Amino acid sequence: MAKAAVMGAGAWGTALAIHLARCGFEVLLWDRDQERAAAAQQARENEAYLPGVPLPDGVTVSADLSRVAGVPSLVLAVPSAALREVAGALKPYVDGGTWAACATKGLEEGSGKLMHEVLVEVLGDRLGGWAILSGPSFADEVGRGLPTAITVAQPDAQRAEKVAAWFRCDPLRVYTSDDPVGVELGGAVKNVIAIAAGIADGMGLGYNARAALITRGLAEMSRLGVAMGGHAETFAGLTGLGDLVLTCTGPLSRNHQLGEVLGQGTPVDRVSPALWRRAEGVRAARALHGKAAGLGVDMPITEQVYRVLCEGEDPRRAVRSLMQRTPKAERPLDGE
Ligand SMILES: NC(=O)c1ccc[n+]([C@@H]2O[C@H](COP(=O)([O-])OP(=O)(O)OC[C@H]3O[C@@H](n4cnc5c(N)ncnc54)[C@H](O)[C@@H]3O)[C@@H](O)[C@H]2O)c1
Ligand SMILES: O=P(O)(O)OC[C@H](O)CO
Repeated sequence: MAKAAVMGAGAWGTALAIHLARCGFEVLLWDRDQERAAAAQQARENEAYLPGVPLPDGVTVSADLSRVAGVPSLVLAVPSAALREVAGALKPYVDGGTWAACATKGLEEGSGKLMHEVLVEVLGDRLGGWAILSGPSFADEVGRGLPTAITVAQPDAQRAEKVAAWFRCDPLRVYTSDDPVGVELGGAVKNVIAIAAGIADGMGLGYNARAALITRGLAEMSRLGVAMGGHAETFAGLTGLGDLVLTCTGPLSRNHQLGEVLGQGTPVDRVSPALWRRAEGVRAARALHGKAAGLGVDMPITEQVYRVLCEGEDPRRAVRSLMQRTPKAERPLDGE
């Protein structure tokens, strides 16, 4: 039986482990926490992160990193803040026979690097190959076996196909892309726009405002993505528009949930630490703030989310600032 290891036993890692077991893999699900790993292994359920979804027989949960040695298919599903550390810890256990799929959505704070750039920097010379996995996919729905379409991205089509094939069984439909920059950037920016949409919903601003945020969010995502070398058309796909629609409208989104409590008037320092930690958009807003400024790209929604999260801006003033910007012609994919 083919073997796979999933690094990170949060909601997404657990759902992907369950899915890979469905596809016929014998899966090691690595949790950094020994006690939690033992509890999930015993209960056959990850009660902490994906409650109510049973772990199939093909999944073993363990905190023993050395068990990754010799496993050819690796999936990284830790938060963006942990990717460099976890990739570094994997060094002794991977070799040219190991291929890695990175399912983390975000940018590295400080460096502003994309996740595949971090992965390649830390493990690139050891791995046989890598790819990015992204798209509109709530862990709970994938875990429960609901139909989902995702994208696996790698500049080389054959390599993308090799990794995509791991995940190709019901209920996932897996597309490939040769644009990892565009695919990843979409997954990072949508988290920030989902916070904005949550804020608008929390303030009761209505469906018109939400549609405007999705559309103008797509415009700023595309502007930055193209400036970083991504392909404009990628942002109209699953990992751009698709994931924006999901997270800006779906109450399961942690980023949307965070925005909603802020929009309802909860001050930033009163937000539940778990929600703050689990919303990748917080780290992405900080990273994108610097990145957009460095590249001279205008990202007004991202900028206002950054101000609300990091500078204590009142969401009502943030909305006013966006509405009072100088009127201009609408050029959705490359203009203002
Ligand atoms: N949850 C989803 O629906 C979903 C879907 C697609 C992509 N993603 C992305 O997957 C990534 C993980 O999200 P999640 O939802 O699984 O998060 P989560 O909050 O549910 O779980 C995070 C997991 O990472 C572990 N972790 C945290 N810091 C760590 C460290 N330093 N070393 C090792 N492990 C560490 C935690 O113990 C936990 O098991 C994020 O980038 C997220 O955007 C999530
Ligand atoms: O819960 P969120 O906001 O992290 O979103 C989860 C996934 O990224 C949706 O595709």
